Amino acid sequence: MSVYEVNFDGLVGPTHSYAGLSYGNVASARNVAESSNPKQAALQGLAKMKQLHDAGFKQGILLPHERPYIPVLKQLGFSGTEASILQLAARQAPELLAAASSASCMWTANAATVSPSADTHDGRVHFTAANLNNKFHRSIEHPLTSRMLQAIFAEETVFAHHPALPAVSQFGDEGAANHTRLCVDYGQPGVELFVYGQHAFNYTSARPTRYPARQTLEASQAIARLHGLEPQRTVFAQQAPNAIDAGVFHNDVIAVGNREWLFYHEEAFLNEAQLLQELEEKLGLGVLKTIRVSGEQVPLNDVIHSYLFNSQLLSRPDGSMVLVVPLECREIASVSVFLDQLVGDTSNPINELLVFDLKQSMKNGGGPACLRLRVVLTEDELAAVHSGCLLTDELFGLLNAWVNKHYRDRLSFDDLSDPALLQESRTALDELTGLLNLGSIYDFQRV
Ligand SMILES: NCCC[C@H](NC(=O)CCC(=O)O)C(=O)O
Repeated sequence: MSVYEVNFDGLVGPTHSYAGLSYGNVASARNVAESSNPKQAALQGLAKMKQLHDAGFKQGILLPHERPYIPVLKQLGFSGTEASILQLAARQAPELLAAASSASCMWTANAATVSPSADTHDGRVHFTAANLNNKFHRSIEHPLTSRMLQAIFAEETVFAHHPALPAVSQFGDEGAANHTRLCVDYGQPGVELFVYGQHAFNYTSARPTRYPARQTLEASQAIARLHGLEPQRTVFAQQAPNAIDAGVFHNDVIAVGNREWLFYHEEAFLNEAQLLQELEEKLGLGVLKTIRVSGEQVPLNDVIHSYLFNSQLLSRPDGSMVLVVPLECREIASVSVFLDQLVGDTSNPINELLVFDLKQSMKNGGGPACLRLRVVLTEDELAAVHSGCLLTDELFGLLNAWVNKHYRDRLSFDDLSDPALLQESRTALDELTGLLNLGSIYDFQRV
């Protein structure tokens, strides 16, 4: 039976903004308070989905969340009409209004960790929604993410869903951004690699000193247990604390894997040699292939500003691979030179580069890989997915028109307290669930 990697991209929401909410994510800090263009952001994301769909890759969609999220502002003590809640929050706690308004769910690599059925004990595809506990604005995503995943992957005989882990820093979980699967073929059992930033319950272990380590070993281990993964095919590796302190807040900013290939920077892992040895042992002799980039080829700082490794490494049926990178990779000399060499080098399967303008997302620290959740599915499992969330030419046309109709092309902090923005967003999302035939998943649709 054919088995596919389906990429579910997050549709950018109508409140996409630059609020500087992610300490440790240098792009988020650098662009704070700039005005954003939600319409352009959503269209850029859709253009990537469409081009990959046209190139023959399977493409799915996850929906934006309801923002500004009034229930969380109420939970924090703001009361009155929705208009007065927005106004009070803007005046008394602008950082809370900004957090409650963030469109950060667009980075669906952080929505959940997904284990394909070939790897799990019960032969189902397992999903654990990420608690995103390290950042308040992201910690409010998982309830709707869970609901959405359950609506899209509803068939219990083939899909299993686990709620987010306990909401404390010791179980900080950032989802698939710190998870890679290596395998010979998507349909065969693979080795799942979990990369963590700190060992939370071991207070003397290595950890970053400047920026937070968002993912813990304890969280990754819990997910491996929940998904019923075989210890003999599971690897836990620590991210280099220095990389986190330089701004590599998720492992997918410095490494990406696909099939038997691991493409990574030499400064990515704390114990690189040990990791490679374990991967080799668990994958079977001679299976693992690596593309290791040195600091001499591409300095860490250029890695972080180009998002070279936040690329999508996609397999074609003939075994060759395409690397999907953001435009910034062409704007930084060391990276651009490296990429030309990489694509010209016949000792690796990458023979095409697709370059996308994702600047609206990149300015918040989200590249091509951040924008997608990989779900490996057999043909039967794919047939059980809610078809409304799978991209078609027709749906692309509808979504483009929907964005053009509902989204603003300029948004700044002052707009977030405008009750009209809340109404516009709800109108748009209500129409979207209709377009995707998904039923009522939002709080505002359920009251
Ligand atoms: N995988 C990419 C995630 C990027 C995301 N940025 C943000 O949430 C920035 C939002 C802001 O600053 O307005 C994050 O850091 O988790």
